[in-house]
Amino acid sequence: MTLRASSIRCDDVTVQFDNGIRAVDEVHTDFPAGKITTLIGPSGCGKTTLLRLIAGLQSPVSGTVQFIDSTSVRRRGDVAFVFQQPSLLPWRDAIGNVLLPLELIARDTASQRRGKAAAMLEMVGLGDALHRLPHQLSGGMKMRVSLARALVTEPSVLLMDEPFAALDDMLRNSLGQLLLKLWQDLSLTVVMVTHDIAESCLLSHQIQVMHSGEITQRIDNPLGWPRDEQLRRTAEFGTFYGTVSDALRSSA
Ligand SMILES: Nc1ncnc2c1ncn2[C@@H]1O[C@H](COP(=O)(O)OP(=O)(O)OP(=O)(O)O)[C@@H](O)[C@H]1O
Repeated sequence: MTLRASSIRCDDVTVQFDNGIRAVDEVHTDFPAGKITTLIGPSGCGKTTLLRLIAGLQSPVSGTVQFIDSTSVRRRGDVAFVFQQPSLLPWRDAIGNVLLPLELIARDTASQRRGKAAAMLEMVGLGDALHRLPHQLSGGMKMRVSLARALVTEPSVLLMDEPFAALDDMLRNSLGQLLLKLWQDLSLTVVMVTHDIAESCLLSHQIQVMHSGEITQRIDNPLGWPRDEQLRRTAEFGTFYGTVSDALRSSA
């Protein structure tokens, strides 16, 4: 499967709710094509609203969000969203849940859809669990199904809102590694909200710090690759962790 990466440009974009709260305040930034950008900042600073805006789930009162890629024609399913809760349909098995977005966009034949869904479940390590119902899956497996469902439409952009926050440390680490593999194999542009500084350092190319509706800092990640668990134990990782912590504190 070859997917196209897109960069995302936000030009002075503002979201103001009916209650007067400006959750996103004249944000001018971009998220580079084919890279992983993490978005961090204190609770209520507007991270989810910015992600929803990029996904087209929230309208701005001013400004624009643009996707810049090799094709100007955007298709349904080009932007995928993964939430903290996997939200699987309980009466559908794993492959039934992954088939859902393909059925909605009705692009392929039934057997092509099944082939794509099975291949995607294989890719997330669930090739032998296609017919398990959600209640027969662990929390980590449900998140893997959720990732497969998000990616089965071959999006160029993957948006993630604290996807691993509800999972324990070990699962979180293994899903982080899975995200890196998917990003690489599918050449995705990823924007991920997280509260976890270590996760942000380990998984990103760039970290954007948000405060009171604004992007206050953009920090390029100097850490090398591969981004495995060994890296967490290095002095470089500790130093970068400190830089990001300081940036968060100074933005407050
Ligand atoms: N639909 C809405 N109507 C009114 N206010 C809203 C709405 N959605 C969010 N807000 C407010 O907008 C601000 C930003 O919320 P948002 O959920 O984007 O923050 P966040 O940084 O993602 O927070 P958290 O880290 O706690 O998830 C908050 O003050 C929130 O109360």
